[in-house]
Amino acid sequence: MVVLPVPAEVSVILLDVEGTTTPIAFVKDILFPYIKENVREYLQTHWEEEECQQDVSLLRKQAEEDSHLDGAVPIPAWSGSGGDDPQRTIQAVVDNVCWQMALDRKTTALKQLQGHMWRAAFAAGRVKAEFFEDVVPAVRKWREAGMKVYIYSSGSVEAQKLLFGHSTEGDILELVDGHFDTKIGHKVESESYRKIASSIGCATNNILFLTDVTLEASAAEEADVHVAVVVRPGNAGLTDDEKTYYSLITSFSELYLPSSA
Ligand SMILES: CSCCC(=O)C(=O)COP(=O)(O)O
Ligand SMILES: [Mg+2]
Repeated sequence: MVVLPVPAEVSVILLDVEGTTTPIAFVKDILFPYIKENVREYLQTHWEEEECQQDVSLLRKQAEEDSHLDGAVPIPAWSGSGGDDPQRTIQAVVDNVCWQMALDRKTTALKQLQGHMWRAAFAAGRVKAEFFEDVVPAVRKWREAGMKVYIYSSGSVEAQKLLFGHSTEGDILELVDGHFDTKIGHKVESESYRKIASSIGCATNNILFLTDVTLEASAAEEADVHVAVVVRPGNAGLTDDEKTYYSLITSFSELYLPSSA
């Protein structure tokens, strides 16, 4: 078996979700279709609620920033007054969400709405999150060895908590010391990793980041974070240069903690 020693200075393991802890297929075939199939009904049902209006405002702001992009869908303002028909705005939000999802965009606005929509599906037991079988045993072992374990995903913190709270392994939220999402910055920007270290209260070189995306690994490395690229069934392929350059693991069990020997 391949063994990747964890540097002695590492005390925090930072985990990506999609493609690292969780199959991409679960996200693409279960979570995302749920949004596309239910977004219109969700908006119709929750339109008058404060949370839904905040989500729409954030999407509208994002749409303004995206106006220069090919195919971007603007979201007209809605006065909220009785005479104003919300259906035109709802249609625009549906089109905007579908456009963003077709491009697999990771905007905070899209991810916030998705997190709110998944809440009902997880709470009703209609969806349970999938984790690769090596994930839970490895995380338990790391924590027993004194490591802290944090999550950093483009999925909102609320969505992350839904996944870890309602998984096929049961409620595994207690295995996580904390969560980060794009509110701290995008995963392809090195500054995000400096902010995460500062928020945890450690140096960047105390962190080992596990991700399937080399652009994220590169950004983390630029901030002096240790990285390993996770190769899982269904993940995007890596170039020969990437395979040579990065430390690769196919299972969390391949990480070796000298302190737990
Ligand atoms: C954790 S919420 C569901 C997944 C999701 O929406 C997403 O964008 C995952 O991105 P990641 O950064 O975990 O690869
Ligand atoms: Mg990922």
